[in-house]
Amino acid sequence: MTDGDDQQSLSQSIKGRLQEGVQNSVFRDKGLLDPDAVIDEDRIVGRDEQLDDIITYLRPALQGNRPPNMLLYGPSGTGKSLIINAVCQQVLELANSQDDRFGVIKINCQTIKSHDRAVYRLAKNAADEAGVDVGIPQSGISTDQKLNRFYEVLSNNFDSVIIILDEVDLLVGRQRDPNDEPAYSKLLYQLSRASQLGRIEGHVSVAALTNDPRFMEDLDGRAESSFNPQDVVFPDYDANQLQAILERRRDAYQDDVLEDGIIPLSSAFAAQDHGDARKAIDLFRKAGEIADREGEEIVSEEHVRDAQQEAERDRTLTQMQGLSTQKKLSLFATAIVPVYSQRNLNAIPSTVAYRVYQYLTDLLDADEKSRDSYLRYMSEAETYNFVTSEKRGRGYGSGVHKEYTFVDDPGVVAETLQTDIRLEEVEQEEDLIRSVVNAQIEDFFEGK
Ligand SMILES: Nc1ncnc2c1ncn2[C@@H]1O[C@H](COP(=O)(O)OP(=O)(O)OP(=O)(O)O)[C@@H](O)[C@H]1O
Repeated sequence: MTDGDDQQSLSQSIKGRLQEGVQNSVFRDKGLLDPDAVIDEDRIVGRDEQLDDIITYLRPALQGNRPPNMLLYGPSGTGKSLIINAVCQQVLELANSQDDRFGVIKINCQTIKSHDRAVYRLAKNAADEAGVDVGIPQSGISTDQKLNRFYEVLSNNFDSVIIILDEVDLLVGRQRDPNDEPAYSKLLYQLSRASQLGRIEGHVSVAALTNDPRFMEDLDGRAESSFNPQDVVFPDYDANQLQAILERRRDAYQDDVLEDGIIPLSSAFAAQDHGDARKAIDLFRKAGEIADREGEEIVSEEHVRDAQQEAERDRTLTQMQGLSTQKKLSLFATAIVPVYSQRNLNAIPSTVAYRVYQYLTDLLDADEKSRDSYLRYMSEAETYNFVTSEKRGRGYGSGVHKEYTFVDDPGVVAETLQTDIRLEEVEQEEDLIRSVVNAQIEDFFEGK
């Protein structure tokens, strides 16, 4: 065989293996479960009230009038973007059919650092939407010049425009002084005033999206009165609504690959976490990805549980990145108590956890901090929502102690921390640590 033949057979084999994966996938149309998927109207479940309100508010755009400004608020994953986008899309199609120049200009404020950047992004998106050149540089000119160009693009190209500011409360800008007006306040004032003062020829209205129910309270007085929005509230979904949302995307999967419990279980997990549809969809997709990865033909409840654990692990990891080694060690010592305990132990006495912590510092040759420091670290862990605590008066020693309960699975927390470099060697001593933990628990409960 020549080198060329070798090469060819390798390519064939790679191709074959790639295709095998595709052919055997449990998914039929995974794109439907993409977090940013644009879905058909018939896949939207409920939200009739919000749809009705937004349709009523946007109708004037098709009748030559200015729609009101809107404030859409509710926790994440409750359909704010979905519903405003769906209605805007329909307005766009109807406006096109009657030769009205309607535009939707959208920015997500999460990644925008300053008021100036937000204005540039608006001008750029408006120019892209109109199919014209933005005509200004990103830096080197004043924000006012950018704002003027933005107004010019709108005036020249649109009869009516909706400006969607997603995650508006995150556009705080560079506040040098805490009393400085946040960037979103300034922007909302400018946009609403420009429209009222006729600085833009067509009709402009702003839809601001936020998770913060107190957003309006943080607005500067003049911004509040000129923005003056119609509120549309998006409450949490309950488990039944989440189930219905997933049911309408069941065809993301092949026929007969989903065990019965998959949709209810994914919904139940997401409902525990304030009823976030994004979370339900993520779990529903991740379960299938795990099944694919394991080469299984059926998605089982176990895959959903694994997906939930993976999601917890990701969240825990992100949150833990900022902790110092001592804090990680305190949290680890606390988490392994229920993991290694022979008793069914949900609430972890601080006395036991601190002794385990002391043992670990010795084992790892790390600094041993005082009991007070340990308690302080754990209070911080509480503010990060890793644990909750309660004061108790039982047990040996000084009487009153605290009991910690982990918000997520302590096994996941311990595992995540253990992979942290400094804790690796703990693995080699697992049996020893397990016996120390149980000895401390027995001491505690037998009041020695
Ligand atoms: N009522 C619903 N019917 C069908 N799918 C929904 C519904 N509500 C939300 N979703 C889906 O859930 C995901 C999150 O929704 P969306 O982005 O609209 O939430 P949001 O409220 O804007 O969240 P955030 O505040 O985090 O931006 C999207 O994939 C969306 O398609």
